[in-house]
Amino acid sequence: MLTTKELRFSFENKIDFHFPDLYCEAEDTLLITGISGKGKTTLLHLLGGLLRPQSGSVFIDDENITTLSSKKLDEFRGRHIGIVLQKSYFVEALSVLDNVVLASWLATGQKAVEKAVELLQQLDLGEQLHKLPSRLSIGQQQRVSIARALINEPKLILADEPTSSLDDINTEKVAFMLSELAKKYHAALLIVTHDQRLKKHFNNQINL
Ligand SMILES: Nc1ncnc2c1ncn2[C@@H]1O[C@H](COP(=O)(O)OP(=O)(O)OP(=O)(O)O)[C@@H](O)[C@H]1O
Repeated sequence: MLTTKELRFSFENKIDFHFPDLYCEAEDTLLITGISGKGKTTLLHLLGGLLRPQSGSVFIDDENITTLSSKKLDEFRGRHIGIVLQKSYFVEALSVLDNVVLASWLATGQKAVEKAVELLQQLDLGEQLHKLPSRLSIGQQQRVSIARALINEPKLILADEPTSSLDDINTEKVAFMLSELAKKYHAALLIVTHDQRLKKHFNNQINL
């Protein structure tokens, strides 16, 4: 499903990252750990096509996303990659529900309202649908970004520190929900984190 080979990246030729080759099957989870500054977020951005590598490949099924034009890459990302970033960027004037629906409309031209409601309910946000995101707690906002990342049933889910600001109980919940939803949608799930609490949940781990 996800396969990378010989991935290299450098910021203005200052720091040279040479990442280990990765492999993650559909319905599996791969945990990428490493101390601060090791390049976890950089790697996640390369896998999501938000950055382009200096060399190497990122295959999602049979598509090497590093060779796609910017336009094709944007389309591919919108349709097949769900990204939960460290900070949630919402359209502040839109409700929680409309933020999630917007992601479906941008990717497919269809408004997947029923599915958005179902996902948000699954993530314990049924009472929050019509609120503005800014009215939600950080933990609730993180769950809204998970719903938004999953609305298009992506092949690959990328999550950057999804539990960094959560207490132990919510960390357990989010870890469980992410892996259950990845299984439900037959997606590969890749989490980058320095949160030691996640290590006991996932067998496949790579330390940068
Ligand atoms: N846009 C940028 N320009 C130049 N250097 C950058 C840029 N973004 C990140 N870096 C540097 O690249 C290195 C890796 O950053 P990255 O955010 O990928 O690390 P990380 O492992 O995710 O860290 P953390 O756990 O603290 O989030 C750091 O030294 C950082 O300062």
